[in-house]
Amino acid sequence: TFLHPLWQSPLTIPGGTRQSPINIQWRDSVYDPFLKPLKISYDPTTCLHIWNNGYSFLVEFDDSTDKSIIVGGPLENQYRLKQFHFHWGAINDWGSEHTVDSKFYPAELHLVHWNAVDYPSFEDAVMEGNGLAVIGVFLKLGARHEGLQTLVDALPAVRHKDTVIEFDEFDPSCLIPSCPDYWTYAGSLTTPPLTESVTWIIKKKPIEVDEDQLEAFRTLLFTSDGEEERRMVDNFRPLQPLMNRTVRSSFQ
Ligand SMILES: NS(=O)(=O)c1ccc(C(=O)NCc2cccc(O)c2)cc1
Ligand SMILES: [Zn+2]
Repeated sequence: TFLHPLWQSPLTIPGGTRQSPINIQWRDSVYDPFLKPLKISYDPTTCLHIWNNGYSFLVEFDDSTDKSIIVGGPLENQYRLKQFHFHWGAINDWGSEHTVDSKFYPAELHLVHWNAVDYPSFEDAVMEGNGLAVIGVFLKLGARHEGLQTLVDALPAVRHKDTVIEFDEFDPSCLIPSCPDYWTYAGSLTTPPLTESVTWIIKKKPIEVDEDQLEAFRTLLFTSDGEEERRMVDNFRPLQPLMNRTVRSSFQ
């Protein structure tokens, strides 16, 4: 198996049948009229902190209550928001994890939720086929995104791996396009342990961010303070085989 320089661990799960990310071939996705609209209700006061974990920067939420949840869509019950993070490239030609008709976006946002109805903790849910639900939102180059700017302004404080700052009153629904259309498929985490526990919900419409905002992502480092600096870029996993899966769409 291929040892990815970033993860120093096998990038293939032996016997994996539902790995992520994948290319979404628009014409092969199947409209499912029984898919419900996704309902998103986040409480900005559950926002805790931003930290650089050496793979990405993530904004973590207090997931000890049902204050910030999603429900509906392809989901059997409600899922609690735990964190969101991004994946991006060294240049604007690539950076997203999923592709649409083999097109990369310069970045991709993941909002990570877990099934607190069926499982007692995130750590338990992450081992179960219906344990997690991740909303994927593509970022494309365009107008400056005012909601994202609050995050961008905090990035210099988490430049190095394992740095964290308090971050409060942020409502990540400002990062989700108002268009209700999405694709959904059964997949996995895209970083180790790559567990096959994710119901992916990929929004059809991207959000627009400007060049300076993408460049701000690229000023982050994979490395800790004092180590030789390595810029945090290209933190996306290679595309995985679709195998025996169908991507469903909520729209015709
Ligand atoms: N890129 S992704 O959205 O697929 C993704 C989401 C969450 C995680 C994650 O939470 N990793 C940490 C982790 C994984 C399993 C068990 C744990 O206790 C923690 C990794 C990747
Ligand atoms: Zn991710």
